[in-house]
Amino acid sequence: MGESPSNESPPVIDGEFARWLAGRAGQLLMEVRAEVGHEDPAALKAAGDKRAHDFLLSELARWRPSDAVLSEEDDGARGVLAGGGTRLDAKRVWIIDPLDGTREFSEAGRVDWAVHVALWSADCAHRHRLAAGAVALPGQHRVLATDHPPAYPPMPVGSATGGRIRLAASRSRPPAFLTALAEEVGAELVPMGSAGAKIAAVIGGEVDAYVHAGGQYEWDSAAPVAVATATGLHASRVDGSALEYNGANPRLPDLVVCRKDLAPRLLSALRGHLRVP
Ligand SMILES: Nc1ncnc2c1ncn2[C@@H]1O[C@H](COP(=O)(O)O)[C@@H](OP(=O)(O)O)[C@H]1O
Ligand SMILES: [Mg+2]
Repeated sequence: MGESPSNESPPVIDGEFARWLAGRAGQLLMEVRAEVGHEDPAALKAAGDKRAHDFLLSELARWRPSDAVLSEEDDGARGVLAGGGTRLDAKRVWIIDPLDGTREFSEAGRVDWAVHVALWSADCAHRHRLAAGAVALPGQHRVLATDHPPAYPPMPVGSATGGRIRLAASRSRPPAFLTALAEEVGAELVPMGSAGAKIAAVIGGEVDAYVHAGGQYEWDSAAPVAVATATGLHASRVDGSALEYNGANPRLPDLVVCRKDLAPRLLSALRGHLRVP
């Protein structure tokens, strides 16, 4: 089961197709978790990565054969196009992370892991050129996508948060400056796995911002950034510059995603922590 292509025809429109792909890959990951169990986390991570990657690659090859693919699980995945050239010459590139938050996926009971599917298009007017994106959160039974962007998050009720900013951060590799930054802006840190799950938490209003620095790749943020910006949220590099995708080097080491009203305050505080080159 699982790895053979499905018989169902997916939606034709890219945003709906992205939602379909991410949702189906997420279902497969739930099946893998049930089948393999949590006794051997390394085996579970490897099985999940492979099942979701194989599914996404085979469906993209089947339904979008002319498009290029950039995937976490295979940096060369359809990077060289059938007609010659590389993904850097392509007009359309799917940027996918079959399993973001791999570590959390392997831990029983955790729901902070995701499937990311984004479409970079040379014709997209937005600076990030992400024409479509979907983030499946199978453990939370939801898929967020640009075809029907979620509503902008509500302002937090001061009494519920004590007036403090809630700042989502990596559980294992938070930026070195984050504790100092949090103190400066009066924030509490909310450790969470997966870039997709953290950006989904900003979109849902469970946290106010996500700040990361020190290392990451385009596939870690492309799909959730596509959804966040479609929702109207702020997303940029930590120095305030634009996030750009489908670069020759897929490293994209830092970002901040937050409500628009918070961006000036966070970016101003971040400036004090960025090393001058
Ligand atoms: N310093 C770093 N260098 C490279 N990748 C990093 C990183 N910090 C976080 N990431 C990647 O960003 C994603 C979210 O990380 P985190 O859960 O720690 O916030 C993870 O993706 P994967 O789970 O797909 O590997 C992780 O590998
Ligand atoms: Mg990832």
